[in-house]
Parts: sequence; C-alpha cells; structure tokens
Amino acid sequence: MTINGEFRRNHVVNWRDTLACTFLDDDLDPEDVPPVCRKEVFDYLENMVKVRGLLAEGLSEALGLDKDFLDGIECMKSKYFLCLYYPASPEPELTFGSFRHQDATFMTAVLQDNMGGLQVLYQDNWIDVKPIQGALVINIGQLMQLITNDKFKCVEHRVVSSYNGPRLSIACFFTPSSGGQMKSYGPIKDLLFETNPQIYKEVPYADYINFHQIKIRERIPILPFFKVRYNEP
Ligand SMILES: O=C(O)CCC(=O)C(=O)O
Ligand SMILES: [Fe+2]
Repeated sequence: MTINGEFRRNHVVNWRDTLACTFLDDDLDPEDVPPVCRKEVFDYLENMVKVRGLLAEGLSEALGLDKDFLDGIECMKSKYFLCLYYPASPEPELTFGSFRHQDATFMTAVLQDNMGGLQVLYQDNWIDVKPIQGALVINIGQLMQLITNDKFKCVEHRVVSSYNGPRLSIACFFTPSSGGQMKSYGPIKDLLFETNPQIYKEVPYADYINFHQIKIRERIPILPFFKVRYNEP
C-alpha cells in the first residue's frame, strides 16, 4: 500500500501513501478492495465510467471525429485508481507529494480536496491548480498526445509538500482495454494531412508501457522517443 521507492535514492523523497486498485476493462473482484472502502471505491468508479463516456464523446467531437470514435478504439476502458494521502511534511523542502511527471495514460481524472499543492508547468513556470469544490481536474496523458498527433497536449505536473496537511486526492487513470493492450497505437489517420504530418510512430502498447516503466525514474517525457524522426529530448 505504501509506495516510496525514491527513499534510498534521492535527497528529496516522495511524501505520500497510496491505495491502488487496477480495473482491467471495467472489472475488479470486489474482494480485492479493502472492505473499509469497498463501497466507496465501486460507487466512485461507477461515476467515473459516466464521466469517461461524456469525455470520450466530447473529445472525439473536438477532434472532428464521430462521437463514438475514442470509445471504439478502446484506449480508456481500463482504470488504474489511486487514493492518495499526502501527510503534512515536517520538512517540505526535502519532500515532494508527487515529483514532476507527465501521465503515461490516455487521460486522468483527479479529484482534489481544498488543501492545494497540485501545480502544472506552463511556459516554464509552475502554476497552482487551485482547488474548486466538486470540480475534477482532467489531465491529458501522453498516449492521448500520441494518438492525436500533438493536437491535445499532455501537461507536466507535480504535487508540492506543505507543513499543512494531510492533503487527499483521488486519481483515476484511464488506460486501454485488455484487447487494446495487445494492439498498437499511433496517430489517428483522419487527423493527418500534408500540413499536419505524422509526428509519432505506431507503437505496440506493450512496448510503450514497458518503456515507460524503464524510464519512470528519469522523470522525462517518453513521447520524444516514439517520434518518426527521433531527436534527443
Ligand atoms: O494528487 C494529485 O493531485 C495528482 C496526482 C498525480 O498527478 C499522479 O498520481 O499522477
Ligand atoms: Fe499525474
């Protein structure tokens, strides 16, 4: 339940506890979720499935495609669900809630409490994502950037530690279905024109995610490695 793999490697350490549940497609045996939060996890997930449906339609239409397009390619049917607990830190300058990163997923929906701490990188400045009661933060993941050929861009983000706490958040990472995980993903053909040439290669999802696991500790975006014309990032 506790993830703090950074502890022995860095002077600055991760300062959070995590309960993780993986739903391949929409399935998870309820027995695999601790009884203390089983009902809440399944209720929350039921609502996330509705949110996913609305976003899939809206994003497909925003790309100029049929509203069922993203649902059809099964790029977000599975979910990796994190309940995050960031304790107050006695030394915030030596800890990070979440180190800077870009989600490797297709899309992530985050519900944060009112403590603050989430920041996005915009034009080389870290900007606070101020909590809004009842609002979800939707992060575009690197896989969405790949399949939209940079039309939708992934944002780099982090969570800073604070003397105040705890901070609580729930992150629901949408990833391909079990069938989709056996497939390759590349830029959607209908989005490619002479004036919008293909930026990324078609990549087997298994290679994409294995590469992410290898590179995760370097905290660099993995997309540049999948460019048709590879330039050192
Ligand atoms: O806790 C948050 O607000 C964001 C967490 C996050 O970005 C992540 O786990 O990938
Ligand atoms: Fe993230």
